[in-house]
Formats: sequence, structure tokens, C-alpha cells
Amino acid sequence: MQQPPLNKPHATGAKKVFRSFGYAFKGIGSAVASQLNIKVHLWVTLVTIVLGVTLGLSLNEWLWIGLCIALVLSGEMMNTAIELLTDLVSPEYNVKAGQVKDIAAGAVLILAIFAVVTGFVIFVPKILSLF
Ligand SMILES: Nc1ncnc2c1ncn2[C@@H]1O[C@H](COP(=O)(O)OP(=O)(O)OP(=O)(O)O)[C@@H](O)[C@H]1O
Repeated sequence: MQQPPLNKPHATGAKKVFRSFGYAFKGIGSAVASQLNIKVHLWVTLVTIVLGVTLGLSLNEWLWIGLCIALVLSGEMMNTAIELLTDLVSPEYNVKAGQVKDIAAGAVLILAIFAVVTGFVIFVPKILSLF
């Protein structure tokens, strides 16, 4: 089957930039639609934002929380992209394919631990001060 060209020859400047944004949003949509992990992260993000508004976080605290949300979501999407590419390149069992996936998953785990620790440092004292 004939595939559409990735780069139309006459697209220039702003048009090209808008098209690239379109592809990026399409990528976010397809990651959210296909990955349970990302849906879970989005629910955790929503709960965190509601909790942050309820507890009245400071600007600095919002910046830390925002950083954690961005790191974990984009890390999870990178991991998904690496998983898909690995499955494409090596659909059969291969020790290196497994290693690639494990390393990518490990990178997300590091980001998730950072986010959980940051969340604890910010939210736990505020919650305890309510009692
Ligand atoms: N092609 C492969 N060759 C060797 N080991 C693999 C391969 N694919 C996956 N693995 C091993 O299995 C683990 C889980 O793989 P993968 O993340 O693809 O499965 P999953 O957890 O079912 O994925 P999904 O996120 O789609 O549910 C990997 O981290 C890796 O250790």
C-alpha cells in the first residue's frame, strides 16, 4: 500500500511548524488511548492537582509538582515509544531487546520515585497540619 509522504515538499515555515505540532498531539492522543499506564498517570495527575488546589500550594510547590507531572508523563511516553520500536525491530525473543525495554522501564521508575518523594515532601506536612 502506498504511504503518504512524511514531508510534503511545499510546506514551509509556519505551516510546517503547525503540522509538526499536529503530529505531536496525535502522538499524545495515541499514547493515552493505547496505554493503561498513561491513563493511570493522568488520573494521579488529576487527583494531585485537586489536592494541590484544596491545600493551597505555593508557586514554588506548584512548579515542583508541575515538573514531576511533566517528567513522569513524558518519561512514560518515551518508554512506550521505545517499547513499540523494540517490538517492531525485534518481535522475536532477544536478550538485547529485553535489556532495552528493562532499561527504559528503569528510567521511568527513577522519575516516578522522584515524583513520589517530591509529592510526600510537599503534601504530607500540609495534610498533617490539618489535624
Ligand atoms: N522481544 C523480547 N525479547 C526479550 N525479552 C523481552 C522481549 N519483549 C519483552 N521482553 C521482556 O519482558 C518485559 C516486559 O515487556 P513488555 O513491556 O513489552 O511487556 P508488557 O509488560 O506486557 O508490555 P505492555 O506495557 O505493553 O503491557 C521486558 O521488560 C523484557 O524484560
